[in-house]
Amino acid sequence: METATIVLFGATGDLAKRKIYPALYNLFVEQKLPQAFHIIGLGRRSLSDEAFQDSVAQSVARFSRREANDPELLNSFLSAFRYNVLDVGRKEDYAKLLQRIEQREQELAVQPNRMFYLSVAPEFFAAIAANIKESGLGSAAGWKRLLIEKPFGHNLQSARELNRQLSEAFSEDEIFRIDHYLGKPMVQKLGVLQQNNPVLDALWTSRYIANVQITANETVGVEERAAYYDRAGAVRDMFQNHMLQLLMMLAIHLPKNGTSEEVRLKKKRVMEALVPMSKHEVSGQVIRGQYAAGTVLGSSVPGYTSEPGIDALSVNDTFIAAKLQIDAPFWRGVPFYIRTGKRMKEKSTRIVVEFKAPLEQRAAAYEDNPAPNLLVFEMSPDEGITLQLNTRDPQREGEFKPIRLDFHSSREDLPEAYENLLHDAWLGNPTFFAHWDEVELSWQWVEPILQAFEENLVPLRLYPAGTYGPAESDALLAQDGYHWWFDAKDEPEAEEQGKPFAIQTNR
Ligand SMILES: NC(=O)C1=CN([C@@H]2O[C@H](COP(=O)(O)OP(=O)(O)OC[C@H]3O[C@@H](n4cnc5c(N)ncnc54)[C@H](OP(=O)(O)O)[C@@H]3O)[C@@H](O)[C@H]2O)C=CC1
Ligand SMILES: O=C1O[C@H](COP(=O)(O)O)[C@@H](O)[C@H](O)[C@H]1O
Repeated sequence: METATIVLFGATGDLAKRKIYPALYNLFVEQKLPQAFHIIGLGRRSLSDEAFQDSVAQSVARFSRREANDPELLNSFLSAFRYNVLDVGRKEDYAKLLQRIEQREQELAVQPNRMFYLSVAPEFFAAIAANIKESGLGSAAGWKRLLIEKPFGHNLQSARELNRQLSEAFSEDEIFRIDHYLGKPMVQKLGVLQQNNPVLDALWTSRYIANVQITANETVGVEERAAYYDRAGAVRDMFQNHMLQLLMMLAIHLPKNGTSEEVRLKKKRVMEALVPMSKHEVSGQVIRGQYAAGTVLGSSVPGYTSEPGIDALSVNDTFIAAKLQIDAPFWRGVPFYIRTGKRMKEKSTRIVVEFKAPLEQRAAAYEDNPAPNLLVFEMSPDEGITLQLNTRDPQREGEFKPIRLDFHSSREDLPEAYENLLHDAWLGNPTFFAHWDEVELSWQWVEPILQAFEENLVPLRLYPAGTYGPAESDALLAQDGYHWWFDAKDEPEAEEQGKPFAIQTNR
């Protein structure tokens, strides 16, 4: 593995503390970082290297999935950290940074490879990229890469402008756009599962699949991010990026051992085939919701417009559900239903693939119809795969009984998304980063929704916190004869009532 300097803008920020340092620590423990790994953290506030190392140690102690119980190992990890004051708009700070980096590269006798990680507010992205170029930070003899956090633009126009600005300093293959959903272990396994299981590969078509449901429900509300979230809404915060990425990852068909270029090309094709809507069609296919006061996990919580920092008259969306169609041979006629919301009943990120019922005729010999076969990919909070099949119910003559084949992994054994992403970026593997084509096509597809919301062409449906969102989201599927599926573990009352499936309708 090649050595490189990580130059971390926003080293004192929330993301660095909660995600980046714990991820680096776990990679270090697993010896997935180069021997002479080193990092220079940047921010406006003045900090000594020692104080910076202390704060990194605290963040590891607080947020790492692995306990830092070996002091020698921890100290060896911390010794890689240095801190420099830098204000993104002050050019002389970049010149000083260049000196510091070159000095470290000489001390450690390492190659001048540099990975610039922008973990700062998005309004700084373009200026930093330009200053990296102008100061010569990015023109060393080694490689340079830019890791960039979301949000990538606020709409299609601003995303294009940002990309144009970044492209003046970095080429597309040097830009690694982070979408942390692409780092989730189960998301990374979707392609592997399909390619290495002929049984899945053969079924991955509209001939057998009735519909696909992609859900990312959260129990948290707006938290301390009112200023950002009230401008973004669920559509920008989750839908345009994470949810469409999940759709692409599920819908691609890949040859075995497909390269990252093939993965990205196939994802692009999925986005190109996504049937567009006009802003006037949005209300027929998209549900826009906002949480009202309610009870989440046993605690009363305020409605969105009573949250600190949120305008009492805000019509921002905290929930969105949509029906999408892919106009391509494998998927023509298969609806993809997507929903994501805050202050929902439970935290769960899952994809349910519902199969058609080709056995109907044979089942007619029995008194009831078998439940559809379901393939469920769980991404969060636990990771797992469930296949629901039907068998005869030995207790009830002539009836079917669904059984489940389950595989679940313990969360502690799984890498965090940021571990996977940082490791891939280090190896220069772009497979699980968003290519500009995907980002641009996603914004393009979402643009009519943004317009329809802005012009209030779609009614805002209030839903009580602690539920599955507005009833209209159920109606979206009901009109096609389907319903959302959920896991009975989230609905203990369903199990008490002796309902036989692990996966059932939620209403
Ligand atoms: N936090 C999260 O969970 C997530 C965050 N993100 C994205 O990650 C990025 C960082 O977010 P987050 O860590 O929450 O933000 P924070 O506000 O917590 O941190 C911002 C960082 O930027 C630094 N900073 C602010 N102004 C300047 C400046 N003028 N010059 C140099 N440094 C500056 C701050 O350091 P100092 O004050 O010392 O200057 C601080 O280190 C954002 O783009 C966000 O959208 C994405 C997904 C999740
Ligand atoms: O990017 C974001 O994701 C989180 C949800 O991520 P998860 O990994 O916990 O599912 C969301 O809370 C946040 O609003 C959004 O910006």
